[in-house]
Amino acid sequence: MEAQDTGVREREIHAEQNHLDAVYRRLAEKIHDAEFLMADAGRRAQVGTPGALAERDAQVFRAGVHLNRLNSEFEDFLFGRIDLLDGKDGERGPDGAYTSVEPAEGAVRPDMTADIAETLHIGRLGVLDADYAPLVIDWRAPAAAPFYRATPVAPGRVVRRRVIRSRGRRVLGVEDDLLRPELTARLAGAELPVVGDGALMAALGRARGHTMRDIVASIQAEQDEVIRAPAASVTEVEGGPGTGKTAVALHRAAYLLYQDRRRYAGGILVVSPTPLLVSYTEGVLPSLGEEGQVAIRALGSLVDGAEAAAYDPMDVARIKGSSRMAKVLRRAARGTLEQAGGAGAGLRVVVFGARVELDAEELRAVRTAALGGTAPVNLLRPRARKLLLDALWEKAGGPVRHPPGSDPELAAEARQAFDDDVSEEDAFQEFLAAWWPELTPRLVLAALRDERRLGRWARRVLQPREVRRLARSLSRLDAAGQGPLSVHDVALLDELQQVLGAPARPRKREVDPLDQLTGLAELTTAADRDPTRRATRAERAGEDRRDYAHVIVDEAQDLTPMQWRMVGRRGRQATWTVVGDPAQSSWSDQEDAAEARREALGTRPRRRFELTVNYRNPSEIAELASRVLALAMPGTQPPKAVRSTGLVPRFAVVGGPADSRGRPGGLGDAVRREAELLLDEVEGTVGVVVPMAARERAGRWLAGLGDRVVALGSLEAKGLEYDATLVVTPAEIADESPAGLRVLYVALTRATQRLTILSGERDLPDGDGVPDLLRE
Ligand SMILES: Nc1ncnc2c1ncn2[C@@H]1O[C@H](COP(=O)(O)OP(=O)(O)OP(=O)(O)O)[C@@H](O)[C@H]1O
Repeated sequence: MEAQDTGVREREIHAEQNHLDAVYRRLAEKIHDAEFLMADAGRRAQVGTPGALAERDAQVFRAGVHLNRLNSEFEDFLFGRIDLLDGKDGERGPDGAYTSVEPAEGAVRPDMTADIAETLHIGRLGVLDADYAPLVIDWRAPAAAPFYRATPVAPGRVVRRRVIRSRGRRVLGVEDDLLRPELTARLAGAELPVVGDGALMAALGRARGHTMRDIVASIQAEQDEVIRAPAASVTEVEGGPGTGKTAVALHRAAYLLYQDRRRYAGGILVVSPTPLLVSYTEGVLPSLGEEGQVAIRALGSLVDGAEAAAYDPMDVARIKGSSRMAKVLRRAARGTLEQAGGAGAGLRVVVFGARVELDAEELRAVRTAALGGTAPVNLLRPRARKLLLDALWEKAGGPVRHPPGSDPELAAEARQAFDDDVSEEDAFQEFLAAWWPELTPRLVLAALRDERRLGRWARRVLQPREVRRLARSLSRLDAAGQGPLSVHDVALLDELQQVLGAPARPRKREVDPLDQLTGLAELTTAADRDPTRRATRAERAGEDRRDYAHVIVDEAQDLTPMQWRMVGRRGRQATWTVVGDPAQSSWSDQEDAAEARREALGTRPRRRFELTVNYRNPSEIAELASRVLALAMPGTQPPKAVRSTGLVPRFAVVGGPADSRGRPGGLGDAVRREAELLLDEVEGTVGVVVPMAARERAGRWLAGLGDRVVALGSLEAKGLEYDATLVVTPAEIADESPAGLRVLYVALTRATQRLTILSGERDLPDGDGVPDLLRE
């Protein structure tokens, strides 16, 4: 029986290999065509007329896009197949997918036999044969939707769904799901064979590396609905840890680009909480065939020229993230201007040989008048200049010499001559530059270091204790605002940029007019495709850009109100996808954040989705984590884990074996020992999650253990996953902030295979080493 099974499997692999060979033959032809187009374009360039040049550029563009797509080395280029009954074209769903296609009448005979009428292969890109018949259907095409959506309960026309596993050009295996097991289906006269099961399980059990993999071959129905949801408004997705929210968000970016490339040439911004999650996820998109238009940015890198990865202590973060800061910053911007030099000595100019002066008091009045209204202060400079000239004109007796009723033309001429004369004077220009300097966000941020001044600007908004903490935190910056920024400082800079209205800066890179015509950003060089340079590409895609066509927010539950304001500014005209899990929120002032989120997303209609299955954690780990969930968010339902490994989490306690001098081991020794054990047990990565306060030390404890092991502060673990996780001193993680239990829940849900909990004294471990917080 087994030998027979093997025979069927071999035959089926062989059949898929034949198909894949045909696909590669066709791809080779297309690469050849594209290369020919490129060469031909080169020849056209020599003709040199404007028409020929424009045509050449367009041709190079098209050929370049083609070559770029085709040349990319895709592991498992082809990954799926569906065998369908004859059917009528049903209605398309709102997302363009044929979900409701049913078999045609008579497709299933009364004796429950049926013939396969159509076979579709699904891959990362669509490939047509020379007669325009599809050899491979792009996974994002409507026709591919049944591959993801069909279930035994609602199979539609799908009889068999096959996942094809290949490497390079070789098919390695096939796994089938039979969706209509009640039928005896025939394909070309022979009974439809079914091989194995569990493509999803195989994918989930694989060792994790340092970058995320795509899930195109095994997207599940509830995920597919999110990926293909129409982008007309705001798509909100909630789901517990490991339900694929990040994966789904990234695949959605690829889907939207496919579906409406022109519209999203305006750019898709993916906002990620940490740089670690950015580097974990940014490899996923190119392997889906998308390049260029998607910028994945961490919250600390959303503002050009600011790059922050450091975290403030929680109490400082709460101040900086609070929406109350918007008011403080508005006052600070104006206040900083008022502090600006120049006014003390007054303004003295010589006009037409006579001295005209404005004293400090008069200047203050001019400044107050100029600052009336809400316009950004940097943009008020021309107005301030005009008001200064008015005041000087008055002081010089201009209105007396040209009273109302006198010759208006003569008066205007005199005034113009006066203004020109004053404006040309060095003394006036120097005064204006010092008295109404162009403020930069960093300069104003630095002004907040002065506790007394900050106290004034924050009156009745922040408490004195908060003022002290904030001023002290910013004392890391110098007077020009240079110095190390924290992640939360970046949102303050962005707010200030808005309040100040930074005048338009020259663009760093001139846009080629053809870029705008064709969206040439797609065309990448070999250097761009080099994975080691992806970060640069992602940065470049977001460079100088403040308004995107679509904004995807990952881990949305963690954005502070100030961060929502910052992100909101980047998608004023955009459609949105917002994914998150309230149970994993490390932000404690949820009401404030919810309000800011509502404001950022505006009144656009919302579509809500929920993801319910945990694909990351085995049930043994998920069950343990759910005990903390019950404490953190009583009543919240954890997602269902789809697999179990039989490996129960391990509980260890600090104070293990004595060292060579007989001293009991400390925390560092215990961490190292447990990390080593996990490294032996798994093939892939080990994440060691420690309280933020131990973050620096943890790196030293693990020194020399190799790059499979990573030390993480509890707040940095967000969104990441490892084959094995060591969670160090859970009680301390839980006590670090008001949201500490939720942060601990995040830490406990990172492992795909093994989990060790290391308890210290504060954890009150029982005889089995189980800490207080994790006991049933
Ligand atoms: N349909 C699927 N097929 C195979 N693997 C999947 C599928 N869906 C999710 N996964 C895998 O499950 C893991 C968790 O996915 P992901 O990180 O997107 O979850 P998440 O909801 O963002 O989790 P968290 O809230 O903890 O950040 C990833 O390894 C992902 O590749």
